[in-house]
Amino acid sequence: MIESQKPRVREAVSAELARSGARLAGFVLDMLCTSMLDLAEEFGAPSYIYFTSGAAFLRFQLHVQESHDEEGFDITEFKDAELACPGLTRPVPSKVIPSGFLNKEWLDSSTTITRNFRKTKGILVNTVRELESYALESLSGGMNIPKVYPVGPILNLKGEPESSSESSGSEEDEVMRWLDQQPESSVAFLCFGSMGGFCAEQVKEIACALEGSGHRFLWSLRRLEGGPALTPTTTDYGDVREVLPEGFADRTTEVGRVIGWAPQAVVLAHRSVGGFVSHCGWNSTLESMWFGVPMATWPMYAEQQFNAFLLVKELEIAAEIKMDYRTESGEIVSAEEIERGIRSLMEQNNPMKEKMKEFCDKVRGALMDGASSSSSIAEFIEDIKINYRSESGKIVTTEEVKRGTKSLMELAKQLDEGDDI
Ligand SMILES: O=c1ccn([C@@H]2O[C@H](COP(=O)(O)OP(=O)(O)O[C@H]3O[C@H](CO)[C@@H](O)[C@H](O)[C@H]3O)[C@@H](O)[C@H]2O)c(=O)[nH]1
Repeated sequence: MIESQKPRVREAVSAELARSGARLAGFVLDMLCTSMLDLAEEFGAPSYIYFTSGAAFLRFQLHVQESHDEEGFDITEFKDAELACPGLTRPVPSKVIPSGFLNKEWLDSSTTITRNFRKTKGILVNTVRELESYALESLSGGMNIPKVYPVGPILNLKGEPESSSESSGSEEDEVMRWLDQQPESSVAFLCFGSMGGFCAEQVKEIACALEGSGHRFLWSLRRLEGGPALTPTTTDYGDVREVLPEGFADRTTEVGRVIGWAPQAVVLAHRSVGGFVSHCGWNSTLESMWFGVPMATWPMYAEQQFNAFLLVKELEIAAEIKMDYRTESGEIVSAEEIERGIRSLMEQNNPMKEKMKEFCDKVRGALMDGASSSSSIAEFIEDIKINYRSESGKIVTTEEVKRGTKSLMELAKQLDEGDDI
């Protein structure tokens, strides 16, 4: 699909260059669009990657590719219980290795993409230094890894519906009014990303768990289409009453709401939300941190099992419902397991709540003037300029050389005089 877009991108970029008379400073490519590297080369421009997941996962991906290319390591054949990964303080249990890495065909594409990362001038990562310092450290200092810029959190906090048909304004208003009436931090919010859905049997288990836990809830529920698959598709349940246990809606009318697509960011920002049961997509993870809402993990597809492991074990800011669930397994998680996770999430004196608050401060602080992510963005812009100049074939003038030499001599003189510089 991405290949088929190349002619359009070529055409659009050429038209823009002809219109503006500008020269290209570079391409910033989504992490799945590395086949566009060829196009950037055609235009004589450097490429950068925008990596939409975390730094630990980026390190994992690079590690798997490197071990494959240099040592013939085939992760699809990996049988041990755990795999050492340089971006994490502890080994990754095999059960949380994302499915895309365990399937030969998918692994092949992923390895090609990862190899391409190394051909770029830099990788922007939607993360924060104070959140993933260990992983970021492991990405610096050579190893044929381009410069990594932690520039996050980059969020869309408006909570717009995915498409106009998926969440009507009036439904959203009703949900917000209901949230307004709930006590502070009393509501468990369940939402599973753009492709997370459940079959009727699983819906019943979740419903029983919610009732059993006795907690208030807001549940964004979608139907899993076409059975278990590596990349699931979902639709809205027409009438949720048809899949919920009999009488559930009436019994929970005061304490809960079941909706389709949720205005997630707006919900997470609400004072009555006390916990977030999430599929651990990276955007959801960052949004939860931004609003300081503790999480319970229920990964489903993509790299979410890895993220769940990071949240539960490395960062200790999430309760575990599941860490290794995969949509394609068709497994049904029992009401007991879900209820246990929800109870632990909503527990008043849970230490992970304090920890999540600390991360909330760190994540917000990173965007302040001069703080880590702001500095990274500034550095990225400076590097774009440097790369632009060095690839432009521009002649450096005598004046520029003189100016540079003069400051160098001044520095040398200060050093001679024993200045502490
Ligand atoms: O009912 C919903 C469901 C989702 N969202 C929003 O949609 C986004 C979902 O993003 P994310 O949490 O990253 O999940 P996915 O949509 O599943 O994202 C894919 O891309 C991410 C990286 O960008 C990966 O981390 C995930 O594993 C992969 O599935 C977030 O902004 C949510 O606020 C809503 O507003 N309402």
